[in-house]
Amino acid sequence: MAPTDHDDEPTTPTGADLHESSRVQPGESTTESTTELATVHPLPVTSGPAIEGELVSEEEWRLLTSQRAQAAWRYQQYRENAVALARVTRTAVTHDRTKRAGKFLLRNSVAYPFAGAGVVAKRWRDMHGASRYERMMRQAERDGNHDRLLEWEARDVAEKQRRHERVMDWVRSPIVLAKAALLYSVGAVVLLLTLGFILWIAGKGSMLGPIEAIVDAIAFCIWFVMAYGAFLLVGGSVAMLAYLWNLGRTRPQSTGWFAPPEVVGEVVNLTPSIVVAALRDLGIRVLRDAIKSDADFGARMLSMITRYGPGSQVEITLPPQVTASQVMNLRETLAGNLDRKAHEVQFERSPDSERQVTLWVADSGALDRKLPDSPLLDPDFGPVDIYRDTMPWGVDVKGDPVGLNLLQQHLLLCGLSKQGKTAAARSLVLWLMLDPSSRLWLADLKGFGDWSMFEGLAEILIEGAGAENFIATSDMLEAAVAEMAARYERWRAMGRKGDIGREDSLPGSGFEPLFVVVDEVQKLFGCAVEHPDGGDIGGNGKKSRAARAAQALHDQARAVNVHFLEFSQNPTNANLPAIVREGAMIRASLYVGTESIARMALGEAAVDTGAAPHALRAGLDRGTVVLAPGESMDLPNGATHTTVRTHFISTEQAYDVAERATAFRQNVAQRAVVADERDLLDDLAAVFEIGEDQVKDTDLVSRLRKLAGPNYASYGKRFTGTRLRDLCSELEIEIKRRNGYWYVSSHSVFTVRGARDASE
Ligand SMILES: Nc1ncnc2c1ncn2[C@@H]1O[C@H](COP(=O)(O)OP(=O)(O)OP(=O)(O)O)[C@@H](O)[C@H]1O
Repeated sequence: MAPTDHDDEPTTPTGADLHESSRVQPGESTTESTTELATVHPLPVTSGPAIEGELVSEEEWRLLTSQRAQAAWRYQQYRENAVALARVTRTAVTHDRTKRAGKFLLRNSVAYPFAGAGVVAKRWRDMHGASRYERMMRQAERDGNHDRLLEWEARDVAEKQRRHERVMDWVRSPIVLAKAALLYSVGAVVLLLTLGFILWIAGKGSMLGPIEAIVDAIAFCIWFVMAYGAFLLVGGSVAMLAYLWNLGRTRPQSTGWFAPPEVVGEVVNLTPSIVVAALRDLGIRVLRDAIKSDADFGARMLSMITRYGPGSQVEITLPPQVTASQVMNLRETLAGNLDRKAHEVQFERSPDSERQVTLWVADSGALDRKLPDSPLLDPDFGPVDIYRDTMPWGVDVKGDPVGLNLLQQHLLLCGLSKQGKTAAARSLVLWLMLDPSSRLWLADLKGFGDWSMFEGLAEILIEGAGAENFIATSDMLEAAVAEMAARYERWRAMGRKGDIGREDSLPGSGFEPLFVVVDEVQKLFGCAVEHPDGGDIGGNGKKSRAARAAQALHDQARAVNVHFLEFSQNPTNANLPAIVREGAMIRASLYVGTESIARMALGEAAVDTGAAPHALRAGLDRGTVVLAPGESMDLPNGATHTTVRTHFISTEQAYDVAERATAFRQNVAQRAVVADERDLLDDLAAVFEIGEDQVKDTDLVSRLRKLAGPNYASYGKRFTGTRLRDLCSELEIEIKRRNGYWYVSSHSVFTVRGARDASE
C-alpha cells in the first residue's frame, strides 16, 4: 500500500490487538516497554479502542503523518521513474537492432525511392536533353577518338534541330488544333445525326439516340472517375513508388549511411558499389568524372567479384586516361575507402595492360590470424631433396602454401631491423641443410648467435662484425668464385654438357649444391676495410673485392650448383650495389620504410606491378615478406609477386631442426627418390570446384600441388602450366586460350575420366 493510501473500513480487532491496546493507550508514552524493538507511536485515535497495531520505522511514520514527506516521496518517485524511462529510451534508441531497423525503414521508405527518382530523372534528362550527347563527346575526346567525336557532334546538332522544330510546332499549333477540334466535332455530330436518322427511318430509335448514348457514356466515365478516382490515385502512386524503390535498390551506387549493415564497418564481402565508390573517391578527377558520367555508375569497370582465400578478388578495367599505377599509388586511400588497412589490399597489375588491375581485399583482420606451424618443426619432416622438393616457407595472404624452389637460384632478402629477417632467412637455410647433399659456407656479420646452430653443418662459419670477419667473408666469396671455376673445369674435363642433375650432385661428387650465405651483407659492402692482399673489400664500384666476387657468382655460379644467398637490412646504393642487387633471381622484402627502398629490394618491375613491402605494418607484420620469385615459381595468373606470411622458427626450434639435419648427414646414404604414383585425371577431377566450367592452367597447378602435398615430386617445381597443358593434350582433355590465358575444361576432364573408367 502506498503511504498515503487509507483504509476507511473499520476492522474488527483481533484478540491480540485488544490485548495490545489494553496496554497501550493513546497519548501514553510507550518508550519504556518497547525500547528493545522499536519506538511505538500511538496512532491518532480520538476515541474507542485501537483498531490496528503496526511496527513502523521513523521514515514510514513520517510518510504516514507528514504531508511534506509524502510530497517529497512522490517527487522522488517521479524522478526515479523519469530517470528509468530516459535510460530505457536511450538503450532502446541506441541499440544496434533499433539502428538497424531505423536504417532499414529509412532505406526502404526514403533512400531507395529517392535514389530511384534520381535514376528516372537522369534517364529523362538523357532522353530529352543534350547531356547524353555531351557525355559521349567527352568520352570520345578522352579516348582521342576523333571520328566518334564528330559523329556524336553531328547527332547532337541534328537532335537540337529536331527539338527546335518541335517547339516551333507547339507555338504554331494552338490555332491549327482549335480548327481541327472544331472540324472533328462538327463531323462527329453530322455522323451521329445521320446514324440517328437511319435508325429513326428503320423504326429502331429516335434521331437523337446515338448522341444521347455518347453523352451517357461520357457521364458514366465522369461518374466512374469520381467514384473510384481515389483508388486509382492510390493504386497508381503505390505502383509508381514500388517502381522507384526497385530502381533505387538495384542501382549499383551505395545509399551511404542508409546502406545495409553488411556494406559498412566490418565488411566481409566486397560489393560492386563499394568498389566503385572507393575508386570514385580516390581523388583522381578523370576517374571520378568517368564513373559519374557512366550510365552504369562505373559498374562496367568490374569483373565478377569472387571469393579468394580469406578475402575477395575483382578485376578492374580502368577508364581511359587512368592507369593502374595511379590507383596503386593511392593504396592507402583506397584501403581506407574500403574500410581496410593498407596491407589488406593487394594489387596485381596485368602484364598486358596499364589499365587492368586485379584487386584482392582481405576480410577485415584475416591477415592477423595465427599461422600454422612450419612443417620443418614436425620431427618426421625430412630429409629433403632440393632437386625434388620446394621449401615450405609460409602461406600467401590468400591462404595458399608457398613452396620456394631454391635450386640454382640466387636470393636476396631485405628488411628493416627487427622485422623477422634473420628468422625468415634462417628457416630457408635450415631447410637446405635437411638435404644431406647440400653444403654451406656461412657468414653472420652480426654475430649474435642467431646462426650458431649451424656449427658442425657449415663448412665455413664466420660470426661477428669487425675487419677480420669482413676480410674472412670476402675471402669466402672469392673462394666460392674459385670453386665455381674449378667445377666448370671438372665438368668440361668429364666431357659433360648441359645441367648438373641429381645423380651428378650426390655427396662426394664435387658438384653438390653449395650455398654461400651472408647475413647482414650490407655491412660487408658498406665497410671501409682494406684487404691485406690489397684492394677495398666494400664499396660499389669495380674496385670492391666483395662486389666483384658477388657479381661473378651471380653471373655464372648457378649452372654449377653454387648459390649465393644474401640477407640485408635497409638496402641503399651505398651498402648494396645495384650490380649485386640485380643479380639475385629471387628477391624478397620484409617491411621497409619507403617505396624507393622497396624498389632497391625487389626491383622496379615488381614494385611497378604492385609489390609493396612499404605498405606492410612495422612490427605487426614481422615475418611477412613480399616475394618476387622470378622464374623460380609459377604464380597464379602470371603475377610478378606475392605476399608470404612465413612460418616462424625460433632459435631453440632451429637447434632441433639443425640436429635433425646433422642426423640425416650421419647416415648419408642418399635416399632413393621414390614417389607415390598419383593419377592426374583423378587429381584434376578432385581439384575442380562445383560449378566451375573452366580453370586457368596455372591455378590448377597450384591446386594440384596443394592436393598432393610438398613431397610429391611429379607436381614439384618443374610442374608448370605448360607441363600440365602437355599432359592434358596427351589425355585429350580440352584446353582453350582466352585473353592470353589457357583454360582447362572441367567437362572435358570428367568426360575423359568417365570414358577411361568405363573402358577399364
Ligand atoms: N614470423 C615471425 N612471427 C612472429 N615473430 C617473429 C617472426 N619473425 C621474427 N619474429 C620476432 O621478431 C624479433 C626480431 O626477429 P629477427 O631477429 O629475425 O629480426 P631481424 O629483422 O633479423 O632483426 P635484425 O636485423 O635487427 O637482426 C624476434 O624477437 C623474433 O622473435
